[in-house]
Amino acid sequence: MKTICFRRHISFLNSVKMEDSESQMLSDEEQTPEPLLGSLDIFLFSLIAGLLIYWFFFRKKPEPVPEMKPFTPTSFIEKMKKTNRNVVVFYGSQTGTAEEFANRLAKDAQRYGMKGMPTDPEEYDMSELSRLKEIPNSMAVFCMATYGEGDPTDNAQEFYDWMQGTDDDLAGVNFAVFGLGNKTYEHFNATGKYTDKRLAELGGNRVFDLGLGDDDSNLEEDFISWKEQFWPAVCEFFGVEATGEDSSIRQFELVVHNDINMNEVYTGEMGRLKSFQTQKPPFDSKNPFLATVTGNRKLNEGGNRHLMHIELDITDSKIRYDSGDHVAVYPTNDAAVVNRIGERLGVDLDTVISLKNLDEESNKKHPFPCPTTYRTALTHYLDINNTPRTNVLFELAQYASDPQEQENMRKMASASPEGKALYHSWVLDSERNILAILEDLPSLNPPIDHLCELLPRLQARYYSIASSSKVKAAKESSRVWPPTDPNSFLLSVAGKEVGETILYFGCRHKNEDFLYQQELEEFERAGVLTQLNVAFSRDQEHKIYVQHLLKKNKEQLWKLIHSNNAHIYVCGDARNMARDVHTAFYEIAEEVGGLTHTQAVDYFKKLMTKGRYSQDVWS
Ligand SMILES: Cc1cc2nc3c(=O)[nH]c(=O)nc-3n(C[C@H](O)[C@H](O)[C@H](O)COP(=O)(O)O)c2cc1C
Repeated sequence: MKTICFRRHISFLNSVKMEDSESQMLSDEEQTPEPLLGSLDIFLFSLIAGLLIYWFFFRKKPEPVPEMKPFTPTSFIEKMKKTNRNVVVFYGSQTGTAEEFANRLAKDAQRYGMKGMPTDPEEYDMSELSRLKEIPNSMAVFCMATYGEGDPTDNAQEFYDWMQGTDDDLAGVNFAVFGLGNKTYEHFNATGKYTDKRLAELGGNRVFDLGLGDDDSNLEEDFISWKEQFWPAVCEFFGVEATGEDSSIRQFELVVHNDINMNEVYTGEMGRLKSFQTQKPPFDSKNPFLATVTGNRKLNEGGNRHLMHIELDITDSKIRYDSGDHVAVYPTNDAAVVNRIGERLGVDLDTVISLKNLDEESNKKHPFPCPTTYRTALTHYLDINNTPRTNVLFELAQYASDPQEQENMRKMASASPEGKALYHSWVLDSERNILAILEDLPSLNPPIDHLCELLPRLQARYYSIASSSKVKAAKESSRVWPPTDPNSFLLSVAGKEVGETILYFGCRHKNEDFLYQQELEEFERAGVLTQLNVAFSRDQEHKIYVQHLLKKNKEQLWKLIHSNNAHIYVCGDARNMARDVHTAFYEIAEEVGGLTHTQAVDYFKKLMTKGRYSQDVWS
């Protein structure tokens, strides 16, 4: 957790996750000598080192972008009519959870005699929403995650923009919204809330109340509790009844390829076959760049955390990035765990298979790239390490021959208090992954293809990039590159005109997790940092956090902020640090600036609007 305070200038990056109330602050005002930049050209992020490391970026597309076909959104209304669907479930999802929930809701619809269609809003013309009423007994459900400063996900951005700008009449359009968020963020579930409010404002008919899932607590539980009430409300609204509650419906059918050319079999690629053998730009999430790890060192000295400094070689990739952009790391699962799943289920993991969507009209032909082997699927495409969600337990329960085991699995998938408690203790608290569940429920023998259909996709891990290629370019041409995105924190000191730069850095123990101690101290010596203030929260009896140091230097800080136009960057833990630092600034404004509390709140709100108080926080 860091607070950076700076003016007109850039520094280096950082996105190392810490858990204590710690922060850094950077400020610059005066001219300082030529900074030490060599060691600033680094990438810094905490990460799981995988065998394969690939790249892609959220915000900035690599350049140049050749061979891009213009994308024409298609009509989801026509598709629904053609395929006889009446429930469309849109998802705004970055890392797959909202998409998974949308799939589950679409599948659930069959239990109520309806036909669902999980849908990516980016692929369709959302301005057709008002036409939904052309389909009898129809409904649009939205599973919307929130990111950034209350922003929609990338795939929901266009839909969001459309909602903001449209005055379409949605009378007769039935809808419901489930938001996915995290309470530790300031703008809790902002996108879900906005979608729900806006669709109603436009005249849409809310079939059921907005659901607010909290990833800080138990998102799965929030979802099944909402769902448990949502479907009865839908039944009442449309006058339908639930049918075949317990039946499990397969979405994909198994095809075994006994005689296939192995050159046509996916071996872990995300999109194009053989994309790792013949790497071709542009690189993105479907066509990741295979980067060589050129630097890898542990940053913390002790404690049970493992914070790494990693450098990746992207020469020849044509990838451009800026500090604050993200790098995605595609992990691979442990071969030993994959083997144990194969042994436990008694299958040959090298069988070449495809899982084919039974719904031929679906855009999603396979749950992961096919044809492939079970081994590749379990190694590269499926999440076998996290605790399975309740729908996986529910669907697998049919394969438990012991009635008690079967009953417990179904119970855990229900929204009953005992069921929730059992899921909590037996799955979540005990951190049972799918292998542990199979090993601890001896009567459970699911076919591996059904298991592969049910497990969620293995997600790339995103890390903020610490360096900036623009900073490097600016340095080479002796220009000072201004921060293009104030949300990317700990920006780099890039050129000659560096003002006063104050850094507040907090961690638990000086000897354990004072990350980049050497570099930071060197920056202070060289004048890159005018001041380095550190708080080691647990090195003394009474905990000291960065906010205490801020308060200690309140006169200096108020002068910088109020008279010298300083910028404040807060980076790190969202749950405690960001809030405590914010409160410390209010107190400084009150105590030194003589503002009332309300005035102080307004004052910092204005600074935020002007981009002079930015946060990059996470939990
Ligand atoms: C970098 C980051 C930023 C986030 N920002 C917010 C936020 O501003 N408000 C919020 O309610 N939740 C926020 N979340 C929580 C996500 O919305 C939540 O984890 C959600 O389940 C993700 O859904 P997805 O997997 O479909 O992308 C954030 C999560 C991450 C990782």
